[in-house]
Amino acid sequence: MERNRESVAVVGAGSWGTALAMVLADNGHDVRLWGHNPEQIEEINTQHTNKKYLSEIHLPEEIRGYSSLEEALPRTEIMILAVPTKAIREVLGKIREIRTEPITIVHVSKGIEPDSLLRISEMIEEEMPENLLDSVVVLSGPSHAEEVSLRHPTTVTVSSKNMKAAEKIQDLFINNNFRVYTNPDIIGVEIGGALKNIIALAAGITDGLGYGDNAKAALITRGLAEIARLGMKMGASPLTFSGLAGIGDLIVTCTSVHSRNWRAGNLLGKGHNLQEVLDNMGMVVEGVRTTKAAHQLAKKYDVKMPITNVLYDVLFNNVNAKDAVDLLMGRGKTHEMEDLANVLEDQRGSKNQENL
Ligand SMILES: NC(=O)C1=CN([C@@H]2O[C@H](COP(=O)(O)OP(=O)(O)OC[C@H]3O[C@@H](n4cnc5c(N)ncnc54)[C@H](OP(=O)(O)O)[C@@H]3O)[C@@H](O)[C@H]2O)C=CC1
Ligand SMILES: O=C(CO)COP(=O)(O)O
Repeated sequence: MERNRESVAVVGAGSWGTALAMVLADNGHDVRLWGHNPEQIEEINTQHTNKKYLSEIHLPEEIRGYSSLEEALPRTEIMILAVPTKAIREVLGKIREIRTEPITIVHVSKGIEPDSLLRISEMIEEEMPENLLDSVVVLSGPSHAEEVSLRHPTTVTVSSKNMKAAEKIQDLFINNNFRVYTNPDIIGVEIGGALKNIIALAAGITDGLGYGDNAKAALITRGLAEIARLGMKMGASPLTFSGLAGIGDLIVTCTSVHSRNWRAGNLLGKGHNLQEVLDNMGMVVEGVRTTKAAHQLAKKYDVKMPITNVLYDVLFNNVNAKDAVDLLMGRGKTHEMEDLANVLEDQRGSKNQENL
């Protein structure tokens, strides 16, 4: 495929930033990978490895590492923002001080900010003045860095309020190993990507407790139902949840040993406490903070989110994991397609009115 060579700054040299830098380098772009740890950047530039995050991988030598944002950011119109949700405001604060020209920010993080309850694109719009922000694009979907860095087939989706910008990012990344779709529903793409981590933590817990595939299938299916219920109240299209950023990412995160959220849940299910688990993970487990945010969102939008709510109690209120499963299973009976049942009930109601 013919493509323009772009200069791209990848901000965040963890697993995902590094894997995406590899895709961009494979596509012939000028890639500057920024990280805040000078020793790690030295390793990237001299050994062409990032052993802490992608232990087996030799990086393309064209990727240049930078520990100074002042050096990484000039003469680039596109920045990939690949730090954990918790670090986004701090990193954007630094970029705001340095940058003088507008830039397109492609965020690849999967979270929602507790308390403000903002999606990441909204946090970016809040942090970056209009004169420094060209467009915000989100890239999301079922995509573990470990497999992307091995160039195994992967599909993702990009979305933006400005679909021309999303299409530009599709062209920037797409290749025969990394297939990029577009989706105009930025709310759904961000909500699906963030909330699947909650369900993956829960799936890890049931696996850790020794329950089987029935429990996991139940979590994936009923998890999708509550993600979609909240997402639609927030303005997302229901169709997005049957796509890559919805069911696609939910499947990969609930079933893959690469998932940090699943692994953290698995340890919790085996009886370890949360702090111990997070201290030993060495990588970000976004689902913990997102559970807090989703618990708040469920209240704000008055949406039933039973899995999120019991997980919240396991994480933050010392409820035992097995008791949490018993609580979920012992709830009052309900209709599987509750929203559909309500619509049909309303329709029947208005028919009866007509017949009066
Ligand atoms: N890994 C994956 O497969 C995928 C991850 N994502 C998402 O991408 C985002 C990033 O995750 P991922 O790369 O996996 O996380 P990692 O834990 O692998 O790496 C996080 C990186 O961010 C750096 N970082 C943390 N805090 C700061 C800060 N305050 N300032 C600057 N840099 C900081 C870390 O530095 P240090 O080493 O010093 O801690 C590290 O380089 C998450 O939202 C995740 O959900 C999305 C799709 C796939
Ligand atoms: O988002 C991911 C895969 O699509 C990565 O999930 P984890 O953060 O659980 O590893």
